[in-house]
Amino acid sequence: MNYEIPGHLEVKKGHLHIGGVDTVQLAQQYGTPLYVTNEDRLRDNYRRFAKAFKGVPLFFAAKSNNSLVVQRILAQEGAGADAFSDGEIYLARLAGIPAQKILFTGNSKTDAELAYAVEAGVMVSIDSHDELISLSHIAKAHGKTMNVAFRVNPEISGDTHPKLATGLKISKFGIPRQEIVDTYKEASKLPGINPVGIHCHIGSQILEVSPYVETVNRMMDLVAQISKFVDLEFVDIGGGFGIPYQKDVKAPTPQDYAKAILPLYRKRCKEIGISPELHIEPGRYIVADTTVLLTHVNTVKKAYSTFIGVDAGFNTLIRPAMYDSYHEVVVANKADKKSASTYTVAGPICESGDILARDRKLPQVKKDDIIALLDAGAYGFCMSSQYLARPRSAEVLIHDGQAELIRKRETYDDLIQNQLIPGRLL
Ligand SMILES: Cc1ncc(COP(=O)(O)O)c(C=O)c1O
Ligand SMILES: N[C@@H](CCCC[NH3+])C(=O)O
Repeated sequence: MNYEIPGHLEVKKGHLHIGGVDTVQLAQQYGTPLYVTNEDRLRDNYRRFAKAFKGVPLFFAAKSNNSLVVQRILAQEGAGADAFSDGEIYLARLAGIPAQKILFTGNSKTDAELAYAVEAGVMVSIDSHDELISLSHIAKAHGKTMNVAFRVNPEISGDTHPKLATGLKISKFGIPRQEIVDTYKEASKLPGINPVGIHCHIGSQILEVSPYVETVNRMMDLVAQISKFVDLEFVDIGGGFGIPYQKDVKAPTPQDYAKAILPLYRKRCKEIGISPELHIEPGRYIVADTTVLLTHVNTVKKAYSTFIGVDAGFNTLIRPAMYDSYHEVVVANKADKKSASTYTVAGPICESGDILARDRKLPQVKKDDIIALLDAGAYGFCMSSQYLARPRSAEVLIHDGQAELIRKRETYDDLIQNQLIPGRLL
């Protein structure tokens, strides 16, 4: 295996280890499929990012991993949160992230969600004119004034999967940039609304710095106009910082992003004569490589391809099926063995699209081997489902060479927990 990161992923005695713990033993002890997260790597990732962007508040994109424990650790590190729903606000606060460090960023928010945000005292990034009017009414009714930003559609395309681009002209997110100045003018006269920020997010898994340079420039052009009548306290340019899922892919480091963004941002602020804080919202970069997904080999079958049938499918990790995403595959109990054949890793879901990895060169794989899918910490468990009546997997956390269960494996009870049978059918 050539993905060793000392102290994080290593091969010892032929087995893949994470945070010093043998993944094969973890699979035996906790069963599979199993998400395994290394706390040290999580803290390192956060610190590396925070150091590169020194002084810039990080709003962790909670959608990428809403495990309470992960968010608790990030809260200890000083993170705020980008929460996209009332549920994400609830979890972030429960994890100890203070309300004033949470930005509620959802599009198509319900009035009930807005009322929840008002009661919680979080900041809101407003995504539409209708939302502005609703929030004004709701805040006024609660006798509160809300600190808000507006999400702008900056019309910028990063080079990413079309489903991951969020700042294109055709995108559903944000207010068209041509309307944004008038929106601030209107907002500054509305009761219950205190415009303090401006927000955008151009997309996810972006592996270049140039789209961020374009974003800063485009946002600051708007900021220059808005600052004539509103005192902006922050400019939030979102997240989207990519990671190298394939190790030969070149990915910018946090320093590369910071070097491209920070001096430009400061220069543009100076020209305008203002000094709002810069905010960023990394998700994937912080959590993706902290976690491996362990899955058990049920069958190896020679057909058109040689299919490895495993117990995790797109119910467990949807990224390959949904975005053709690449996750590195390691045979955890043969991690020191040379590649022997080409295999396709298939899940146990009744759909042809349920393929986790296609045409990979691996050591000879046999029934009962353990496969590890790397970089599964972002948009992994949080996008999993009970499709095909398969209970969701368990999660463990590695710290100090020890494993702790942080999410119990679901059981049949979880499949029926909220189902009700009318008495006449009993
Ligand atoms: C508003 C907002 N901020 C931040 C992010 C985080 O993105 P990523 O996980 O790619 O850093 C997202 C998701 O794309 C988002 O919708
Ligand atoms: N779910 C996507 C990222 C979406 C980011 C949210 N807008 C992924 O797995 O890569």
